Amino acid sequence: MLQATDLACLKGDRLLFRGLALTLGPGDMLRVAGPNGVGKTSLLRLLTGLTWPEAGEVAWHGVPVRREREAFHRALLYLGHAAALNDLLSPLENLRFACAAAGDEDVDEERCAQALVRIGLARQLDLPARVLSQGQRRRVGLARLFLSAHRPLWVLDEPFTALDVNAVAELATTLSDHCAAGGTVVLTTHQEAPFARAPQVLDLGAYAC
Ligand SMILES: Nc1ncnc2c1ncn2[C@@H]1O[C@H](COP(=O)(O)OP(=O)(O)OP(=O)(O)O)[C@@H](O)[C@H]1O
Repeated sequence: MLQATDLACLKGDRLLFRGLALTLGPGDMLRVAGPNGVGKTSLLRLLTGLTWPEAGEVAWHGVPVRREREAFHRALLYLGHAAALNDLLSPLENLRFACAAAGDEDVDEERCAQALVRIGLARQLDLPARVLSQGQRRRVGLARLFLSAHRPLWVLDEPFTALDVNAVAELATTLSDHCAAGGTVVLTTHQEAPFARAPQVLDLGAYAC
């Protein structure tokens, strides 16, 4: 269970939001909504323990993330809004590197290749990432979803950006399936997606300072 209590977020000298609380359990999907610049990415980074709040606390199964950060990160998949690829490496090399960096050493080349094929990159496996389209770059990162069923909490910043209609539908299904299997998803998006069940919505504007 992911719990946030009385969160406040400071960026530079500006308090973006305060008094934010949420509780998410197995099967829950939360969409963080709000206009550009309201603080959605900043909130996701607080929820993942990549940054710390000005006030309040984030806890995973009742344990403050500050206290058990490594255990929390083993339970977490975070995909930021930028694809964060090394342009000199292939999608396969990028994915293997990302899995190894996240501690998924048991994910071998074959599983990475299968994930990339499943996400529609069969013909791009060995191309340098610099020649990929924006949608293909996004897919390389999203391939990690197929290798992360063991991580209950998925936090995804604008995962639908640059995807075509079919890919949006497939991604919505993948996220819905993760929740149906007892996982938890937090995401931001400015577009509608065909989820099996409508996600809960957190309007960050309501907490803006
Ligand atoms: N290091 C920083 N110093 C000052 N301001 C910052 C800093 N980092 C972010 N900001 C500001 O914080 C605000 C929130 O940024 P954030 O990226 O969280 O917004 P967002 O809701 O995700 O926006 P978008 O919908 O455009 O992705 C923005 O106004 C941004 O300019």
